[in-house]
Amino acid sequence: MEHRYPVLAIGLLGFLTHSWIRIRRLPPGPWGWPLVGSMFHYQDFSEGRAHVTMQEKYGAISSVRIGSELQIWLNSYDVIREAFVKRSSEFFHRYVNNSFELLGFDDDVFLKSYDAEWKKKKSFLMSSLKSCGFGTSSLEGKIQNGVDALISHLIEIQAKAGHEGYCVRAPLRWLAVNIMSDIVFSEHYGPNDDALHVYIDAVDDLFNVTPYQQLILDSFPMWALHLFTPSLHKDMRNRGNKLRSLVRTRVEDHKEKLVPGESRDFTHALLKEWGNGEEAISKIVHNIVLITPDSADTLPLAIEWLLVYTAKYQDVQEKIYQEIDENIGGKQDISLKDKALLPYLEASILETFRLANMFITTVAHSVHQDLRLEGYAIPKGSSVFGNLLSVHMNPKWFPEPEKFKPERYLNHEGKFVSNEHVIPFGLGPRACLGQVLSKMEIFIIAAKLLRSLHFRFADEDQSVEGILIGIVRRPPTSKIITSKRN
Ligand code: HEM
Repeated sequence: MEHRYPVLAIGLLGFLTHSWIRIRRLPPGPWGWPLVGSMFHYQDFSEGRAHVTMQEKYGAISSVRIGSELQIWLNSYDVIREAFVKRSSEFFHRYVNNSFELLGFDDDVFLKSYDAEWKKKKSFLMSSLKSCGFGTSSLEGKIQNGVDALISHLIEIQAKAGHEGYCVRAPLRWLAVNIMSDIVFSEHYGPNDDALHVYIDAVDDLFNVTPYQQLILDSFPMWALHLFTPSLHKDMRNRGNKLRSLVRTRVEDHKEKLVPGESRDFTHALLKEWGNGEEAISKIVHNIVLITPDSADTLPLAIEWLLVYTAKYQDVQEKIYQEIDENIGGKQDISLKDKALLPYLEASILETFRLANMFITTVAHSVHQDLRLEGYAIPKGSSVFGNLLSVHMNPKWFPEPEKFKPERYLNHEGKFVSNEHVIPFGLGPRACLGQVLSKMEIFIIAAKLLRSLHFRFADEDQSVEGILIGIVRRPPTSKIITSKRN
């Protein structure tokens, strides 16, 4: 009996020492309040200000607690590579946060944890998408036709807008939605179709969450959200359901029209593989929704950013135009094969990816066991983010990082030389699934648009630098004036 107390005391001391060591060895980071962590500085985190300074203040790896979530931030290229490429099997899993769960994104290859089943599913999805043209040369013709229609549409809008100018965002989204809709449903929208706007509104609804709502979603456990903020809880569920129900209607329609043996598009391929029972339909809807937001939002945003930069920096735009004119001329179609002829355009696209930072971090990864990275503890269950903004704004790799300078990627002969530190799609096996498609679309669309049209701001003083708006960065919704090139 009398031996029990020393044993208990030693046990307790061991536990406290272990906890102390674990706490002490977490990556450094800002001080946080008990329970709520750095919640009161949330605005700095959600708008990206904290991301740029994180490396300077705390080094290549840091941690921050927002409510109940411990976030580990990888602030340097080398550490992101170490975790997501070299040790990908340990950092492969996804952290399912409340927003993703409420929106209903928690049950597909996007957020499911890594295992043999996930691998099989992802490789099937990729091969089905590719067989429908996703990221392959067979899609080029469709992109080219789409850009021709876009150019005519922009000329019409400009004629109506006059010197007031217009915003390019909606027309670019029309094109991007149609390219994806062709792959997925073999369907197209007209630029003014109500159905297009309903669809785009549903995509926007997924992310139009105020910083205050996001803070609540990120900080409290699900049961507390359910109990204390039932309207937010319900609202988030409705947003996910709205997009799913639109997609479901089109999948059901496809099911009715399915001709046995025919495989026209991605929906057909999935119906053929998984069948058309209720469970299969839900799974199909889920997987289509998975690729919808980025193709209808992030991808056209990247093109918009390029147009915004070239409208601001007219010398860059002129160089791109001269390069296209001299090397390709009026040849109707421009394809990926022409890339080698257009190094300055390629450099401008890469510089857009670096400076625009559509995603300031990767999507959250997670670890399923206690790990060590760079000597620091990464506790099981924490979320792990690649801090892309801090890599892209690091003067070590990019002198004068805040400046838009395509010349960074040109050698003395004017040839394009890539820079491995530009990582807008993340790194490793969990990197963006739409990377090849995005690069292909952006190149062809930009080349064709900038050959045919000249872009300038209606307001010459429009600023484009230093705009950090939320986790997904958007260009200022500034008015642009386009005129036809000869
Ligand atoms: C310029 C456009 C785009 C950018 C900058 C971009 C960026 C990213 C980033 C940073 C990630 C997270 C990587 C990580 O967590 O390590 C990601 C993941 C993902 N992206 Fe994209 N993306 C773009 C376009 C697209 C498109 C067009 C699609 C679909 C067609 C797409 C589908 C996905 C999917 C499904 C994932 C999750 C992959 C996984 O968890 O395994 N993205 N993207």
